[in-house]
Amino acid sequence: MIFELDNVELSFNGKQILYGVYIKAETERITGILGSNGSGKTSLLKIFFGNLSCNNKLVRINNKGTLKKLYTKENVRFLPQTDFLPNISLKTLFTIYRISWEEFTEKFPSFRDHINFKLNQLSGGEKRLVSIWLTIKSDAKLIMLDEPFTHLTPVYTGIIKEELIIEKKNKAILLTDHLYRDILEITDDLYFIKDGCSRAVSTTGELQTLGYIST
Ligand SMILES: Nc1ncnc2c1ncn2[C@@H]1O[C@H](COP(=O)(O)OP(=O)(O)OP(=O)(O)O)[C@@H](O)[C@H]1O
Repeated sequence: MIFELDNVELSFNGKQILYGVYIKAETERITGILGSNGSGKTSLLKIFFGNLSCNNKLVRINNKGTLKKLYTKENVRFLPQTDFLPNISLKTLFTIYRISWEEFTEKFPSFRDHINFKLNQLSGGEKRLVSIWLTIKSDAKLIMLDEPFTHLTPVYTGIIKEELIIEKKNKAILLTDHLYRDILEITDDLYFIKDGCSRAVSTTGELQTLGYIST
């Protein structure tokens, strides 16, 4: 499947944030979005998902425009930066989301004893890991992830990157994070947001030229 976001115009209090953005996410590809703080990456993902309104936008699925908000479609999932899961036990959460607890604890054995823990009994990073896992292991056709690697132990980030490469066989994956080395490593396509516009990038040299990383 191909998911496209085009013609985005967003302003807050008269200040233009986004006005020349085109983003494409497609099955079997991991698409990254980079950009400096405040450039509009989170806003862009929310606009794509449909939970932030803007002055203008065009969403296409398989080349056909749709006015339906993507969050109304069961096959699109979004991992926001903030907590979104209810404070219930991990056992209940994994059951509701129909995600294998065995597969999760095989990858993350330290959670084995936590099956009856409520979400708020986990550390911030552990909670984030559960949110990421439930999102990436869902049967969605498009998953959007806002800063999935921030707050994770490096070894957990490594496992999540491996899983994203497995999951992309059946999914379009769109993600943003300031851990740009991890993003560069796993993405097939990469966009950079600057001055309200998106442009395709692929090398650290370009990121230096754009002033995102130091020379
Ligand atoms: N609800 C809002 N009201 C007013 N301004 C907002 C609102 N939400 C975001 N902004 C502004 O829009 C701009 C883009 O914010 P956004 O969170 O999309 O940036 P970002 O690229 O995700 O930043 P970061 O990398 O720091 O997370 C910022 O200047 C921010 O202050």
